[in-house]
Amino acid sequence: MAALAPSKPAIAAHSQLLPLRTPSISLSFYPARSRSRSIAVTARIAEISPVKKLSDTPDLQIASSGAKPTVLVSEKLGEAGLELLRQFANVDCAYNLSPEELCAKISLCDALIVRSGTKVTREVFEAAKGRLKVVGRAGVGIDNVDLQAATEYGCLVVNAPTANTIAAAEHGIALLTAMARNVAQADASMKAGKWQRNKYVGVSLVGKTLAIMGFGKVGSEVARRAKGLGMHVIAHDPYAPADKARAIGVELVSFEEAISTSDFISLHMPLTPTTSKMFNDETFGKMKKGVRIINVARGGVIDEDALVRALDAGTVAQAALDVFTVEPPPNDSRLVHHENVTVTPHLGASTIEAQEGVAIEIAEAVVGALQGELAATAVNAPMVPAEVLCELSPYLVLAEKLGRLAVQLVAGGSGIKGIKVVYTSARDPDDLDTRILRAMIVKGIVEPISSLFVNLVNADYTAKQRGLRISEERVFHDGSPEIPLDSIQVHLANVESRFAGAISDSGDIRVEGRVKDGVPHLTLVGSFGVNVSLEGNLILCRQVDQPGMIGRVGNILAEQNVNINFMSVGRTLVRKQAIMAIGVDEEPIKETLKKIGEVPAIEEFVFLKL
Ligand SMILES: NC(=O)c1ccc[n+]([C@@H]2O[C@H](COP(=O)([O-])OP(=O)(O)OC[C@H]3O[C@@H](n4cnc5c(N)ncnc54)[C@H](O)[C@@H]3O)[C@@H](O)[C@H]2O)c1
Ligand SMILES: O=C(O)[C@H](O)COP(=O)(O)O
Repeated sequence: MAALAPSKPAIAAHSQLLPLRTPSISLSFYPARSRSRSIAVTARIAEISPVKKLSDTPDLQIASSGAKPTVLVSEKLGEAGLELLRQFANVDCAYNLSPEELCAKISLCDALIVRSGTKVTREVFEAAKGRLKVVGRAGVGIDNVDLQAATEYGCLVVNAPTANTIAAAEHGIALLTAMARNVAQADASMKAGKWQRNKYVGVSLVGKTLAIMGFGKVGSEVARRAKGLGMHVIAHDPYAPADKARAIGVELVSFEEAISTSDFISLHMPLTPTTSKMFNDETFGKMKKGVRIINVARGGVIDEDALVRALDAGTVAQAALDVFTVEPPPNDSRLVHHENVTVTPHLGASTIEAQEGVAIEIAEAVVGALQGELAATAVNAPMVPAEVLCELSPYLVLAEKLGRLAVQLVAGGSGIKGIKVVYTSARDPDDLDTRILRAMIVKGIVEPISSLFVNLVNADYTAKQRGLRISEERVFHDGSPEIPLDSIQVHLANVESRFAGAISDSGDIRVEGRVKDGVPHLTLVGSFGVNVSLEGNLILCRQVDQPGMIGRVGNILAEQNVNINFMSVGRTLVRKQAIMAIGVDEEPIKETLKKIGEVPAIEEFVFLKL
């Protein structure tokens, strides 16, 4: 079995993952309105940022009010994972819940951990009433979770994709060898008092061709092991890199070639609309007569009635199945009772080692997600590498605040449709991942005007639902590519503004910002350059450019004890028009704002909450 040497035991691979939790790069999934608006859904740098930490910014605090979150574990999970969860959360282990019981409990839970036996349907997300933030799948296959519904409800789904790979591969090999030598049937026969040496003559594996369908983590590990048994291994996988297969001596072939030339076919693809029932009457008909099939992937990839027909006809000599379309299958299942079929009750991942690894892997991911970290195993959010999140963190705050500012400048009844975002950067477009920036702009725009909670999971979906068309434009900036962005501009097209000074030459509401010393700044409103840090609240005044204006407005604010934290004046032409941007810590009362509006040189003003 020399071919096995390079593979890592699942638990060892897992333990290498543990230190990755620090530094924590974060993305909170707490609905802003379930606690306070300041529990924002955004990225955060906990420890390593050379710039201001987002978690230091009160408006972006992620940690909850101190109450422990509740995690519902609906299927048996390894003790090590439960221990880890208990350090952070109240853990409710409730197994064998009916769909109704699950729906009744879920609105009291912040996270749900399942294996393959719990169906996490749209009804579950609906019943959660916005509280459920994370679904953790303690394993690989997420076909039992309604991902579309999870995304619509802004609920992150994470899985544990690596810790049971070896267990599943070993089970595939166990089924292959047991089937070839009739181990299960012979065992049952002996226990029934028989001694049937002639009946259970098997077939040899050495020199036989094995087709691996789906050359991913499990498939490739099965391939290694089968080569160690002296089999000739080929594989079909439309998405697998040929060099990965070549490296372990496996040739990637077409679907037709794989199924028509093999003595054994082992299935290792996910269940998707494309792979559903891909083994059916037609495909069985193309197989070599007497082929043997192993399935440790998902029952649904086989049309089980067609398999029974193929077994009866002898087209398929034997099948070894760990997974079924309906689990558990009906008691009278012809497939299960077929004498040429070997079955196990979905045991692929069920080794002590794999279950411990999976439990820790999923507990880590769920705790991390509840703490606001972006899980590396998120399945319904874009994968943003930790280092990218780290360097973009202050720009994420900037993006959200620009969105928030822009939407507050819209006059009531305008209806926002077109949003243009212009990124000015010295980076090659491929080196700047703007998905998360775009999500933050959507969050900034949508949250102040709706009851929705927006995060990286549902930002694009939310924008689409609200009919927002977002276009992104890149402008090359002749600066250092070390700095990811020079500026971000948010344009809202075809809208009226409650502050005419915010309208650019092209007729859009336009705001622009930059990050200076790690702090987001507003640098342009309409056509007026300003320079004000985006913290607290902002008053924008458009006035005739003349001496004494700063003092007059400052005095009015001082009368109400409103503290100015920043002030900047931008002009188009000297002694013509200017915009005064004033950052204030407190929200001025109506009378104070009215007095500002009554200063004769002030043509318009607006108060904006950041
Ligand atoms: N029986 C068990 O207990 C058990 C344990 C672990 C995994 N699994 C199942 O095994 C399967 C594989 O898991 P994995 O961890 O290797 O996943 P993986 O994502 O690493 O590999 C799946 C592979 O299938 C390929 N694929 C997708 N569509 C295909 C198609 N139409 N034809 C051929 N290949 C296709 C993908 O390109 C990928 O390489 C999944 O269905 C998973 O749920 C079962
Ligand atoms: O997809 C998986 O990880 C396996 O099918 C294991 O499922 P289980 O966790 O229900 O054993």
